[in-house]
Amino acid sequence: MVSEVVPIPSRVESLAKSGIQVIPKEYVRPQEELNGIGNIFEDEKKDEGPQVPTISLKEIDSEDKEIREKCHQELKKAAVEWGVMHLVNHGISDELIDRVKVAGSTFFDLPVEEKEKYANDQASGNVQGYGSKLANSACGQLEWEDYFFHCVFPEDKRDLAIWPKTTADYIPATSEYAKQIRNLATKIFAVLSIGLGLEEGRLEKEVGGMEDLLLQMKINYYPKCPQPELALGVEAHTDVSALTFILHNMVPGLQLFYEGKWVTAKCVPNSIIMHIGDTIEILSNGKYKSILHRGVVNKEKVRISWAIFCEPPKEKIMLKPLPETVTEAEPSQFPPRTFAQHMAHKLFKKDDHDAAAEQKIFKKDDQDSAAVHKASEKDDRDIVAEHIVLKEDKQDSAAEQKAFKKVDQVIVAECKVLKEDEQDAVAEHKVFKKDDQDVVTEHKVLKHVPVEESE
Ligand SMILES: O=C(O)CCC(=O)C(=O)O
Ligand SMILES: [Fe+2]
Repeated sequence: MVSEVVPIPSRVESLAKSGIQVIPKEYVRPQEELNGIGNIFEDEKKDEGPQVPTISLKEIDSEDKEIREKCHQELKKAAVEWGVMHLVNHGISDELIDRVKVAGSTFFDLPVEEKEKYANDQASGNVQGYGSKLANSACGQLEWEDYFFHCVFPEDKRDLAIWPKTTADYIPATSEYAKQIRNLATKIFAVLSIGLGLEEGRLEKEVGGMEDLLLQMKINYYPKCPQPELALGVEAHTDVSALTFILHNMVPGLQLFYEGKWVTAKCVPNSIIMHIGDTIEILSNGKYKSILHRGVVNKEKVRISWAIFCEPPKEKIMLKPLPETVTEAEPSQFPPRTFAQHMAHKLFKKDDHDAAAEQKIFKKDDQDSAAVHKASEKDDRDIVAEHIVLKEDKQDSAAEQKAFKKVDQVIVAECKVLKEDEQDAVAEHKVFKKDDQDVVTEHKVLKHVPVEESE
């Protein structure tokens, strides 16, 4: 019998629709990542334990100082304690949000072959468009999702040519939504700035302002999964952004790692989920949290989420704790890095197999908290390593300096020798001269004597 090698379809949707009951091994996550995954519909109903806070923005601009400050205080508390929240009364109309969801869903309703016309090309750096996570040669772990990714703000940085043309409303609805999210981001940055005792425009300025803060939309499409207890739609991560705003189709799936346990986010009607990303965590010196989260999948329903990542420019800004957030008691927790360097650093850490192997050693019960502990320990080690390199660099330059000094001394010594040689030569010369004179004198004497003798 000839066994045929069946290639894995590159789109998760095709795989899901092929009728398989067992998912390919590339989608099976390691045991330690599967802790806390059960039935997401049941998890979403549970009311015990900590819950993601819901923050109303109704009074964010209130004329009444006391009412306004109460709203600010609640938002700040959620950013400090959780770094993620359901925003309600956010000022973006339900109608506009529905249009955005219809526009995106209509694209994903197309057959895969039609969507392929929008495929991105990650190998050549075209990250915008329709895509799926590519197998990474180092660990080969895949995620149960396809996505559509594109820049939505500022207007001059968008490429409308690659946006879906499935409905006439895609561009108007998504553009208007992006503009309103951008304005909402300004208000949130203001509240977070005030919460750090800074001027209200400070954080917005620090992340690039209207011109340079980039808004990128990622529509996550999670097909039904025959073995949801073995897969992840999005693996555990923190967002690198400054802020992330997420809509979804009211199918549960988002989980947050809070106080050592995975907490399932409820589906709150008419809300926008907002994450504080790494960028704000760094600028605030860890005061505002960027929470670890993941996307869980299920057997029954397709899940779709619309994330807008608000990101600082890649190279232009050096991200580090703002001086006002650093004191002797609270020293800087983050070394300076550009946004691009920060992303590269995270990728490098993820590829570290030793750390993954080490994680396996931990007891089952303790796994998740141990994993997080390990990760922060690793961060610490990186910082220590960097510190050592700097120290070594300093020692190297000190050694170099010593070597130069030594060379200098040699030169001085040589110079002395040369000078002494010269003096010797002069002395010799004098002797010769003297000798010469003596010879001449002798000669004269000798010459003189015979004459005298002959006389
Ligand atoms: O689908 C979600 O709810 C979360 C997706 C997510 O975390 C991301 O795209 O960064
Ligand atoms: Fe995320």
